[in-house]
Amino acid sequence: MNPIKIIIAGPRGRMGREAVNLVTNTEHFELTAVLDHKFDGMMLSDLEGFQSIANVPIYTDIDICLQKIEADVLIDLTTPEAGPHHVRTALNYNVRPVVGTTGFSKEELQEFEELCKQKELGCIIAPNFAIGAVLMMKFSQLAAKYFQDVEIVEMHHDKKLDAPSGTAVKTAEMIAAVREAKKQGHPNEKETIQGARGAEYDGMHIHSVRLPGLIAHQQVMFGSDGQSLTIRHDSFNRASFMSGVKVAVETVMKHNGFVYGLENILD
Ligand SMILES: NC(=O)C1=CN([C@@H]2O[C@H](COP(=O)(O)OP(=O)(O)OC[C@H]3O[C@@H](n4cnc5c(N)ncnc54)[C@H](OP(=O)(O)O)[C@@H]3O)[C@@H](O)[C@H]2O)C=CC1
Ligand SMILES: O=C(O)C1=N[C@H](C(=O)O)C[C@H](O)C1
Repeated sequence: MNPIKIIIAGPRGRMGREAVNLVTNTEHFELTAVLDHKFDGMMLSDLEGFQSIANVPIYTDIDICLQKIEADVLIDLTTPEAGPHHVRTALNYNVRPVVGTTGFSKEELQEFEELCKQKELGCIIAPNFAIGAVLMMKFSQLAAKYFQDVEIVEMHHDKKLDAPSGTAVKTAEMIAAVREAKKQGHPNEKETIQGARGAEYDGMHIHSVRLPGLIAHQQVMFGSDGQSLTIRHDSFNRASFMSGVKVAVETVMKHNGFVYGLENILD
């Protein structure tokens, strides 16, 4: 079997470094290049921390990279600004995106779904690759059938660019799909400091905590008369996301069409 040829966008990042390790340590994966916004024309092995790991070229221009380098899959772990351009361009070059980057708009997700249909290609966008986080979202969706009142509290490191987290948005979407619509809190409640009640999604509230020392954590709190239920997931390191990235790369090669959320490809 030929290895799956992979380009990683964002290789120097916290997630990108883990992904480089994953790809270079997986027998049926082959890293063929990386995409960065710095260090054009250098080799990844020229950079600190990669000397003994990966001797592949660095490109800063995705078009040039995809014209020159053979690839089946692009793993994107960059930023909400760079990610959508990478996905769009990869699909146009018939390369299948596996995306962990969060902060994409609804319109961008719709655009990629349409492009996948046109190109008959696979693309997997997963706001969270940790299996425990996927279960937390699914358990929350189940609980929301029985508890209408819910508050989502996501907690992340203070280098995170987007708020709320992609996981919190996906959780709210999954809950909204089954929950009887309800605007929560007192009908006359008033914020005396703006933002006190967090962000609102379909009547639910999402609270974003940013602190040094945290990695990625979320609790979904349900309440009803005389009882509460809290469903919580913690990622204590970024290796926790890598088994999900591996499954997504393997699946995107067999699956044509757009997938948003790892729960849609797990048995
Ligand atoms: N789906 C999941 O399970 C998970 C998703 N994430 C998401 O993944 C993304 C990355 O997170 P994280 O690794 O923590 O972030 P980092 O900031 O550590 O990494 C992002 C990397 O992308 C680089 N970068 C910025 N712009 C470009 C560009 N145009 N082309 C190529 N590379 C670029 C940055 O370079 P520089 O630093 O020089 O700017 C940096 O090295 C975020 O959106 C985050 O929310 C994170 C964890 C899990
Ligand atoms: O930026 C992060 O770190 C994470 N981002 C993802 C998100 O926005 O949900 C996944 C995980 O929570 C870590």
